[in-house]
Amino acid sequence: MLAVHFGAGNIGRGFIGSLLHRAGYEVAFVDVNEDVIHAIQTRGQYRVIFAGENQEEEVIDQISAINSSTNPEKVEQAVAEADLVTTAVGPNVLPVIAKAIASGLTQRFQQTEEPLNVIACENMVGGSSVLKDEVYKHVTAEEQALIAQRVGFPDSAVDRIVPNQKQDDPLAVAVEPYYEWVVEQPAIRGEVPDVPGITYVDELKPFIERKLFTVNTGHATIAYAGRYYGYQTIKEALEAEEVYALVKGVLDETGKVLVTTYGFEPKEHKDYQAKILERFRNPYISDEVTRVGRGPIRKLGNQDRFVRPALLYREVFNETPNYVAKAIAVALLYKNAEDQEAVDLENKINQQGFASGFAEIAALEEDHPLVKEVVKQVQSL
Ligand SMILES: NC(=O)C1=CN([C@@H]2O[C@H](COP(=O)(O)OP(=O)(O)OC[C@H]3O[C@@H](n4cnc5c(N)ncnc54)[C@H](O)[C@@H]3O)[C@@H](O)[C@H]2O)C=CC1
Ligand SMILES: O=P(O)(O)OC[C@H]1O[C@](O)(CO)[C@@H](O)[C@@H]1O
Repeated sequence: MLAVHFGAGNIGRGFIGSLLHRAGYEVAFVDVNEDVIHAIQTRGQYRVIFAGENQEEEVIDQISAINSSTNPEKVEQAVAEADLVTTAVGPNVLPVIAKAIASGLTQRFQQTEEPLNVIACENMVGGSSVLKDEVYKHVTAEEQALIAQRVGFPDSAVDRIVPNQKQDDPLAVAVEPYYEWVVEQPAIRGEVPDVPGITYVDELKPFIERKLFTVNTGHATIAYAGRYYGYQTIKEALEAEEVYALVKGVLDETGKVLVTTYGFEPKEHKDYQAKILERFRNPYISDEVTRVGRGPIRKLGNQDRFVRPALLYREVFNETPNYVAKAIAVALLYKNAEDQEAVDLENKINQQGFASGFAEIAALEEDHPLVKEVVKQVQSL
């Protein structure tokens, strides 16, 4: 069985590739990073190191790699022959890989009537649905009808902390042992892929919002507050009282809206939150605040980990979550010359001021109560 995975990065190698390998798939990685591609092509395997007490390892083999920049035809052929396609390239890259997937499907429809599932494994709501919309832009109406029949784009939520790697070996990847991969079953076409470790659910929304508003919102809050108060890693930031107080307040607010909206059992949700804070404290993982805080404009977007839960909170309780607003305030002060979005954010705030800059990024009116509360929080920092 062939799985084609777009994005041979931290999650691609450290999580998705590992689970697909265990399920018996040969994994063809598609990437644009020639060093990684060359290493996979020449070595044909890599190690996953589980960052826990025993530092257990797993060897992933039966792999290949294709450079989608220099070898697009090979990518198309791989998609045409694939039994499963997955992605972990970053939400902003989905429109780019959509072209390659569309060409591959066009070729596939000439060769076979076999159904196929395409699962985007990105930190966003509705990643596969967004990818499907992008693919539709590159195919004919007739091919859109064939896709609707034969190709599933089930949305998914992926959770495993895979920090930036400090290994000498460019392919070895250290990961936390914990993982969760939830996939929405009704959108599957043909047989449900038998991948141990995937949890299939009828309705993904509660799970992706629980993950996004707890793991990602919490993680990003620690990253931005950590940066603001001058810490390098998530672990040391979380040990600082002012950071812990903020992330605790944020998780209380997002927890309240998740429990009320989706009916999660309060005690169980408290345990879920506690487990995540323990995961962030993993002594065997060193995770920079600049990785977790990367892409601040994306993360301050209307449907991402801060604004989406804040708007849902306002809808449910008719008041603004002040801790989330404070987390947004420290995010607006985020600086990192090596992160283009951080540079763009800083320039936008300098040119337009906090109210106008944040309102534009979050797609809100400048007089929106959340914008007003965020500006108030910035002024009190
Ligand atoms: N690292 C983590 O702990 C987690 C990451 N995620 C999500 O997984 C996705 C990937 O994140 P990471 O693996 O951390 O990032 P990463 O930067 O390590 O990997 C992304 C990979 O995509 C490749 N890529 C970029 N443009 C491409 C293109 N046009 N075609 C093919 N490949 C391309 C890059 O070369 C890189 O190897 C993101 O959506 C992220 O939010 C989700 C959960 C946890
Ligand atoms: O991958 P993103 O969306 O940039 O978010 C950064 C981090 O968020 C997490 O998924 C959990 O918060 C990390 O493991 C991930 O790398």
